Amino acid sequence: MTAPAPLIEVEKLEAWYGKRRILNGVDFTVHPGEIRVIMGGSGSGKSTLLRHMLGLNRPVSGSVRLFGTDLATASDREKLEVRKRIGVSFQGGALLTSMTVGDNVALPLREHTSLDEQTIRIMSRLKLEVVNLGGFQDLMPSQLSGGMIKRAALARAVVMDPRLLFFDEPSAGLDPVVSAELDELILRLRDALRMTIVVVTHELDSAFKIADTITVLDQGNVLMTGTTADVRAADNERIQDLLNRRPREVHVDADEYLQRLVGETE
Ligand SMILES: Nc1ncnc2c1ncn2[C@@H]1O[C@H](COP(=O)(O)OP(=O)(O)OP(=O)(O)O)[C@@H](O)[C@H]1O
Repeated sequence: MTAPAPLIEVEKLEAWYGKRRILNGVDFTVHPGEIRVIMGGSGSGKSTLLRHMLGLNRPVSGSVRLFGTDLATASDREKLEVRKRIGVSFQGGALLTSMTVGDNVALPLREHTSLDEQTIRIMSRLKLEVVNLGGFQDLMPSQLSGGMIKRAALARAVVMDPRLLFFDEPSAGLDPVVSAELDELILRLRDALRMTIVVVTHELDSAFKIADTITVLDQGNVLMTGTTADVRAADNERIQDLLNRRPREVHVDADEYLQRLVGETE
């Protein structure tokens, strides 16, 4: 039997912000059905890699293919087809505050399908139930707790039944109990909806709980990709530093820092 085609293929990806190289030729492949965690310290390049996979940033060199489609050379129509097959849950939840929870979840269906209103309502309520928010459709986002906002955003991200779900820092800003509940939910989504899930996180406990495989990023380099057991046993000082929460020595170049500061305020 031949192995199923990968859903994500990133090859030799380089990313630069100005004169700084942020990703140094990253290779990254995700197969159907797995939960892949991208783990790494602050500034290691996790969000930059994610932005390239979502087509929000264009590679300076190297390539990103989702479902076999190279995002840099795809037509608008091909890109739209890819977008319909992915769901994204961003760090802040990003619900629209002027809409009810139900309307937020229904948004992708209203934008991308011509389904009738009743079907849209049923589908969005079903997804709210999947994330344990059944019956909350008429509330406004301001009436939800931090954990509930994350779950509602997750319901919106999966309302189109994407094959591939990206989840950016699920635990950010949540207390440990709510964060653990969200981890359970991610596992349930994979099993119930048969999704492939890519999670970006720097939370070690969460990473090891949900991951099938982990890619460890450090200073724009992939240090390794492997199972949780492989990563735990890794004979690599940087990985062990990360796992044991040992800080790296940071050398700040004062000139470069000042230049960036001035650049950012211009
Ligand atoms: N828009 C930008 N312009 C310039 N530099 C940037 C920009 N975005 C990120 N960087 C820099 O690129 C490097 C990698 O950032 P990135 O956000 O990808 O890391 P990260 O691993 O997601 O970090 P964190 O966990 O803190 O979010 C950092 O040094 C950051 O300061």
